Parts: sequence; C-alpha cells; structure tokens
Amino acid sequence: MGILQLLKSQFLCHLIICYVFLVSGLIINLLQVCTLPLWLVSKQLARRINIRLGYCVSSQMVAALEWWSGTECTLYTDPKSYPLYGNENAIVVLNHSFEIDFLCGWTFCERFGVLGSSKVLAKKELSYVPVIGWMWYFLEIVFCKRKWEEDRRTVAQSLQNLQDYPENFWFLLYCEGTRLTPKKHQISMQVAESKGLPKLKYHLLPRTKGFWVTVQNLRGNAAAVYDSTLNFRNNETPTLLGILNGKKYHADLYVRRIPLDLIPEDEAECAAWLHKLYQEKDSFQEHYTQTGRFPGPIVSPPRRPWALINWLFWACLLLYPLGLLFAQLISSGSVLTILASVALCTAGWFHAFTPKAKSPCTGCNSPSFSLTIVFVLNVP
Ligand SMILES: CC/C=C\C/C=C\C/C=C\C/C=C\C/C=C\C/C=C\CCC(=O)SCCNC(=O)CCNC(=O)[C@H](O)C(C)(C)COP(=O)(O)OP(=O)(O)OC[C@H]1O[C@@H](n2cnc3c(N)ncnc32)[C@H](O)[C@@H]1OP(=O)(O)O
Ligand SMILES: CCCCCCCC/C=C\CCCCCCCC(=O)OC[C@@H](O)COP(=O)(O)O
Repeated sequence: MGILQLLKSQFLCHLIICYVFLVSGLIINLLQVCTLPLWLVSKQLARRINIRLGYCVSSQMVAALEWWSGTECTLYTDPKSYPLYGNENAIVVLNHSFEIDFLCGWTFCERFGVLGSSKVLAKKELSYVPVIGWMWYFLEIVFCKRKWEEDRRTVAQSLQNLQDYPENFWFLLYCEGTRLTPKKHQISMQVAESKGLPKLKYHLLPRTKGFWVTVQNLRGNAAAVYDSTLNFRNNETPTLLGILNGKKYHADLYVRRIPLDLIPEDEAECAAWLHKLYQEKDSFQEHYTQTGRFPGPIVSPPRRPWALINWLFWACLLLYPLGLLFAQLISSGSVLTILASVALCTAGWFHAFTPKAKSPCTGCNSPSFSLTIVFVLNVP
C-alpha cells in the first residue's frame, strides 16, 4: 500500500472530510433560508442563487468520488447526441442497483454543467435528511410518498412549477422505485409474471406511473429522455464508505438520447413503452456482462477542477476554527475531556458508517448524519 493510499484509509482524514461536508452543508442550508425573502421579490434570482449554493454541497461528494477516490467514469454514447448534453432539459432514466449510482449521476451532471440544477423524483423521507434533504427543498426537488393517489397531484404540480426554471436541468427518475436486491427482484418478477410481462435479469419491473406523469408534465419543457444504464467493471460493488476510504472504482454509463416526442401520450401506451425500454436495458446489461463493455463509442467528458476548488475553499474556511478548537482542547490538559472527545468521534464514525436497519436517510446501510453530534459535542 502506497503512502497516499494509507493516508486515504485514515480515520482522521475521513473525519475531516465529513466535518467539512456537514458544517459547510449546514451553513449553506442557513444561507438558503436567508434567500426566502428574495423568492417574493425575484424568484428567478433566488433560484439561480440556490443552484450555486446547491452546487457547493453536492460537488463535495463529486470531489470525493473524482479526486479523493480517483474513480473513473466512462460514458458510452452517440457522438451526435453528445453536444446536446447539458444544453437542454432532459429526463434521465437510470437503473438503481448501486449505493453510489446517484453519485456517478452527479459526476456526469458536474461534467456537463448541470449539477446545481439537477433534480430527482425522491422519496419524501429524504427531505428530512439534514444538509442534502434540506438543500433539496430550495432546489425544487420533486418528492413522492409512493402513494399514487397523493403523488399524482403533488408530483404533477411540482413538475409544472419547473416550467419557467431559469437554467438547464436533468430530472432523474429511478423507475424501479427502490434499489435492487435479490429479494426485491424475486418479488418483482412474480409481479411481472402475473402481468404477463417478460422477466428481467438485471432490473426490477419499472413503476410506470411516475414516468408517465413526468413525461406528461415536462412535455414542451424537457427535450428528451436520456436512457442511462450504469455498471461497474470487475463486478465491483461500490459503496460510499469505499469512496471515503479512497477506493478507486470504474463506472461505465451507457446513455441513449430519445426525443420526448417519440414517447406515447396515452398512459397505457407509455407504460408499455417503458416496459420495452427496460427489456432493452436488460439486454445492454447482458452485453456488458458478456463483453465487459456497453455497445457504442466512448465519448467521456473530462473531470473539471471546480468540485475540488470548492472543497478546498470550504476546507480552508472550516479547518482553521477546528484547529483552534483542538489547540484549546490539548492546552486544557484535561485527560478526561480529551478521552471523551476521542470516544465521541469514534462512536459517531461507527454509528454513521456501519450497516443498520432501515433508516429514513437512505433506507439501506448508507451513512446517517449522526456525525453531527460529534462536532456539536466536541467542545473542550
Ligand atoms: C449524459 C449523462 C446522463 C445521465 C447522468 C445520470 C444521472 C444524473 C441525473 C440527475 C441526478 C440528480 C439527482 C441525484 C441525486 C440523488 C438521488 C437520490 C435518491 C433518490 C432515490 C429515491 O428516492 S427512489 C424512490 C422514489 N422514486 C420512485 O419511486 C420513482 C418510481 N416510482 C413511481 O414512479 C411510482 O409509480 C410512484 C412513486 C409515482 C407511485 O407509487 P405507487 O406505489 O403508489 O404506485 P405504483 O404504480 O408504482 O404501484 C402500483 C402498481 O405497481 C404494481 N406493483 C406492485 N408491486 C410491484 C413490484 N414489486 N414491482 C413492480 N410493480 C409492482 C402494482 O401491481 C400496480 O400496478 P398497476 O398495473 O395496477 O398500476
Ligand atoms: C465529501 C464526502 C462526504 C462524506 C459524507 C457522506 C455523507 C453522505 C450522506 C448522505 C447522502 C445522501 C444521498 C441521498 C441519496 C440516497 C439514495 C437513496 O437512498 O435512495 C433511496 C432508494 O434507494 C429507495 O429506498 P427504499 O426503497 O426506501 O429502500
């Protein structure tokens, strides 16, 4: 193991990264609250400011992926579609199989300049997560309760609100509705069988209602659907903790641009269209498994320095007071306080990064925000 790799696996480094993320995130949440009066005066200006504030948060996670872990993200797509990416509004349909699939999505958003304005149809529970969830309120993220009777109205309304959005955005839709596990796959394929639909090997049966309502409400606003299929080389199972540990992954994303006009307006036809799309996505995954690559040419956009620059800015700003705090802690000479601080940090780290039962944060074994307590309580 090289020195750099050893450094990346150090608890102290993880603590610093999380500290910068959490504290800067909470500051940005506060700044977002301060933009509230501006919404009444100039909605478009408030939106543009929030896009940039949002970028300051999400690009930190992108920086961790691109610069800290050095993960490589390769794009397979038609070179004719490439110039349109980032220059039009689009609905992104992505498979939901990996813990960091959203982060790979964000990386491409960053490279095509739409990270701050990127949107998603997210489960309501995520809106309560400090930093990310609170930030999303101000970015007009669309939340759903996964109860169609309620969602059909609220989701449609939130999408209509985006009609006059001032910057290009990508709207991400995980049509599978939940992350793939063997158990969920088994149940999903029973549903497929009962509906007389072909079984899928690599995907859950897509939920069609959210897709239909999105397409209907973004017609005339979004130009295309980006059918995106993600996989990782060498059967890697990437995790956020792996990223934090500086583990390098290799993501491959296959994107097909489908003009929105080609998607049927009728609900039943639209549902059938989506089922067919997922059968095609399944065949692309099969191709990847067999050959180790997706069909089509590689046109990878290079990583940009902005995410790293943003992180360095926040790190400089926030590590100085932390350094003072530590100096005070050491100079206090109280062994008890020092030991209590170390114990709190360790407990916080374990609580945040060990698998646990379903949490409202991610619904799986992803980090929670309990790390906050470490910093709040770590006062000499
Ligand atoms: C160039 C580069 C291109 C691309 C780059 C890639 C990406 C970058 C883009 C943007 C990035 C932006 C942000 C990313 C950041 C973070 C994202 C993080 C998290 C979000 C993740 C989530 O929260 S996923 C969960 C929420 N989302 C969804 O659920 C969406 C999908 N769901 C739906 O659409 C649903 O229809 C619904 C939510 C609208 C309503 O749900 P409800 O359950 O009430 O209704 P359904 O119709 O779905 O259910 C009833 C029907 O379903 C059948 N059924 C029952 N069981 C199953 C089953 N197990 N599987 C499938 N179907 C089932 C049932 O029979 C009913 O069928 P009917 O025929 O009777 O309707
Ligand atoms: C700079 C590095 C910063 C390190 C600190 C990391 C802290 C990151 C913490 C949280 C990031 C929140 C991202 C939210 C996206 C989570 C994706 C997700 O949770 O999808 C839910 C979906 O599956 C459906 O779940 P279930 O059907 O309920 O199961």
